[in-house]
Amino acid sequence: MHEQAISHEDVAESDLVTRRGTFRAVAFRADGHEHMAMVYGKTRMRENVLVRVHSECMTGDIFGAMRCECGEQLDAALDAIVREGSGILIYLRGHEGRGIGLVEKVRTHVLQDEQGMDTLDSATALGLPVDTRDYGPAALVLRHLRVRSVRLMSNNPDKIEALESNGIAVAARVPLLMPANDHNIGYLTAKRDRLGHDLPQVDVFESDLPHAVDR
Ligand SMILES: Nc1nc2c(ncn2[C@@H]2O[C@H](COP(=O)(O)OP(=O)(O)OP(=O)(O)O)[C@@H](O)[C@H]2O)c(=O)[nH]1
Repeated sequence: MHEQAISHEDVAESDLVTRRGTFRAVAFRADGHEHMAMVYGKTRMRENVLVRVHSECMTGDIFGAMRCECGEQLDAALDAIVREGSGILIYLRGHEGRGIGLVEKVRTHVLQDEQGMDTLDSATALGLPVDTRDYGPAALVLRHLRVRSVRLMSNNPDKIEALESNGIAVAARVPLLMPANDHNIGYLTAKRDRLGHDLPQVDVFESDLPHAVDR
């Protein structure tokens, strides 16, 4: 039986005006972390709600690091939700570095930069697990928000399985593909070839894309 509700003491919500528009910011505690669901438009009791379950990545999300595509995915997901007129972005803490934390993630960067290791081998070389993320808090807040089914923006088939095993109906997967560049190509290739992410565009470089045309 899946936990049905977040207790009153562990949740608070307010309107939050952002550069993209006004969201309902639902902050909640689960699994020892404080997370956020950013809700846009009407999603309650709806089917096929456009949802992004985003794993915390301080380097990419806040500082715009180019070695991963996390920050670009965060922006693209929020843009897609606003374009659609409704949807939810769930920002999960405790997921930093696929669960190993910020300090260890930065240690893996050293091995990647100096020894050419990928994100998996650099974690394993440090005696760390490759992925310990738990998606239970995302399922919990989706139930709290009374969402009936989701269209999940992700390229990671394991994420769909994890949500479904936590009792969330995933009606469809929506690809969230970012163009490759010299900095993130190793990261994206490892996701495609070793983690089984659906990333057909890894060979498409940003520099190959046509430039935006004036309207
Ligand atoms: N261990 C490790 N984790 C990293 C590194 N760079 C980014 N991450 C973390 O990777 C996580 C994102 O996971 P990904 O495997 O990129 O993507 P995903 O969330 O599983 O799949 P999508 O839904 O398609 O984005 C974030 O928590 C980042 O902090 C790195 O160099 N090493």
